[in-house]
Amino acid sequence: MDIVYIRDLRLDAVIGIYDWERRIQQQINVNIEMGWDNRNAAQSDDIKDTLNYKEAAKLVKDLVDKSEFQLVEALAEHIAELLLDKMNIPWIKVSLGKPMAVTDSAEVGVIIERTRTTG
Ligand SMILES: Nc1nc2c(c(=O)[nH]1)N=C([C@H](O)[C@@H](O)CO)CN2
Repeated sequence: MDIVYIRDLRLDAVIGIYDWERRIQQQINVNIEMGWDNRNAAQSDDIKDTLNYKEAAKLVKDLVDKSEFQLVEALAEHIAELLLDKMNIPWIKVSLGKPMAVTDSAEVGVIIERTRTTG
């Protein structure tokens, strides 16, 4: 299985468990790896055979813009579900980090891996 990836997608989101976090937007960093067979696209040199990372990034940004989850776990899960469904991919790894959340750390967050169960 090949991988199409999006690295360091920096977005602003309402996310967190504390009152002050509910009142602001804070930066999140999203990294995504998506399973795809790239051989057809390599052969045809045609965007229609790709897993289009620009489309995937737009889906993620639109979801994050509308979201107001408390936990990074919840947002990561929804990103994974959305892309598995809309991009017709068999496997995804989503890492979601909050760079401002814990003093003296570069970033905290979660990494999840999911596979499509239906279709
Ligand atoms: N496993 C998690 N731990 C924590 C989360 C989270 O979403 N998942 N969130 C917080 C707070 O919102 C924190 O980011 C604010 O500094 C704490 N722990």
